[in-house]
Amino acid sequence: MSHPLSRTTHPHLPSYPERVIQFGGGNFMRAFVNWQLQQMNRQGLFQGSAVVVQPTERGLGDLMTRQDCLYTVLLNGIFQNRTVNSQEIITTVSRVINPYTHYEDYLALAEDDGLEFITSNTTEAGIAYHAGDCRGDQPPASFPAKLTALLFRRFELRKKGFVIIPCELIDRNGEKLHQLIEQYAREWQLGEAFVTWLREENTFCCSLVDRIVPGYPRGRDQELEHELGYTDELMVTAEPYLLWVIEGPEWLSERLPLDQTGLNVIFTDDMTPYRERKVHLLNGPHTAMVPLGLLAGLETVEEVMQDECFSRFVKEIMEKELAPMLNFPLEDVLAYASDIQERFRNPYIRHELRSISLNSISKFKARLLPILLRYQQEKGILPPLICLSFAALLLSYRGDRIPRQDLPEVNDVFDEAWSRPSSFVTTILRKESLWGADLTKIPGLIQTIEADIRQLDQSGSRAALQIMK
Ligand SMILES: NC(=O)c1ccc[n+]([C@@H]2O[C@H](COP(=O)([O-])OP(=O)(O)OC[C@H]3O[C@@H](n4cnc5c(N)ncnc54)[C@H](O)[C@@H]3O)[C@@H](O)[C@H]2O)c1
Ligand SMILES: O=P(O)(O)OC[C@@H](O)[C@@H](O)[C@H](O)[C@H](O)CO
Repeated sequence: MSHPLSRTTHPHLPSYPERVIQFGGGNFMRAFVNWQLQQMNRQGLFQGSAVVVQPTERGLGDLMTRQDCLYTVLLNGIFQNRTVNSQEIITTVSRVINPYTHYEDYLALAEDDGLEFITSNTTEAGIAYHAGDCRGDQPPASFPAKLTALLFRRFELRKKGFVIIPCELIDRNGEKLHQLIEQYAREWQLGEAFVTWLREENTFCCSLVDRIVPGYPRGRDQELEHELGYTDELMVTAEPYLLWVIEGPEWLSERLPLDQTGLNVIFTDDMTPYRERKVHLLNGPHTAMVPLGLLAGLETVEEVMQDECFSRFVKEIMEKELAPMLNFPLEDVLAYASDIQERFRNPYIRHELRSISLNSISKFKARLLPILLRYQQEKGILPPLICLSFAALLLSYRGDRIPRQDLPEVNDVFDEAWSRPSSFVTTILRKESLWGADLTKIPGLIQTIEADIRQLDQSGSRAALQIMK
């Protein structure tokens, strides 16, 4: 029988001093930030580790601690024309602090001069204001409020600030986090000197991350355990590709030499174009394929890409509707689209459509709706494939064919609208709370979506795609 991975089973693995505070130890962070720290350490360019702060009451803290914060990253895919199937034990998490049970340990991080960087991935829901958070809470509920408490302790100790690089997939993440911290600072009456210290002594960077991380290798774990010779409940699979665009000052690449390590990390003074390109051309097709694929009984991105009818849909939505609307030379953006399709075809990882479907309404709003609007304005007609995926999404939120995974308030709006099927499309398109605008004002949208829903409902998504050929 194999033993759980730990420093007892692997006594010769290196340890490094703590240089990073990391909020969140989810799959993505473990396969992205911690993996990259390890690559810098291996080249002798960083020599640091991250202390993980558990952002929510329930988390992986106990599990991580049981494994002495060691875990395996499995990279699987084709990268630069080579097949990659690598396994690496990651040693760049030093410990996990649960602020719900060890709040003083958490605040004590402020005392350590060796800690210079703060990173986070608390999902898109994490960088948000939480009304009930108070100065004396141990800890406050939200991530920004927790961080405010830590930064205030650091300020009171008259120590230098941090470089703060959030990874959440929200636009201008570093700025939003900074704004929320200032909001708490004012609400909690922490004083103007603290607000000035936040601005002058800390560097809030916006960043954009890209790596497909399906997570635990479900279905392959027994085989891997046999191969690795240990059990590891924290192993995580990821594609070999990665991109991290960090908008920050020029000196940052000296202090955090990710790019010098040969990693695809870009330090820039304007990340906007990179973000637009990725959100619309990678996350957009993900969100577009989900309801159509699920309605046809497909389960993974790879199955979509292996299916001739569905992969043609992905190619065409990218090349005909999304790419031409982006502010990039078309040739470059088409080359990027082709690389993404190759990543989607990765035969070694199982990326579940269900996992991408989580909170699909807000994802459609961020990833596809802006392009639908741009297309309609520029061409005077609606993009047929984006509309078909929109119709499939709305149909899937009837909840009878595939389970919905969204916020209760979003599901309630759909239940109410679907209770009167004949007016459903008009009712739902009018909901500014969902789309940020009244979509019934877009010429032809009601009729197009009604017709698409009818078609999808009667004949299914495969037939609807075949008709569009
Ligand atoms: N998995 C991917 O392929 C991938 C790729 C790029 C970006 N991302 C982004 O990373 C995020 C996390 O993905 P993951 O695969 O690591 O998921 P995960 O479930 O493994 O980890 C989620 C992490 O977020 C924390 N969290 C959840 N809700 C929170 C809240 N309300 N406040 C504070 N913290 C909260 C959890 O404690 C956990 O640490 C996703 O939202 C996604 O947008 C994922
Ligand atoms: O992670 P989500 O749930 O916000 O979105 C699902 C995917 O589109 C996303 O995880 C991509 O795989 C990722 O953004 C690639 O970098």
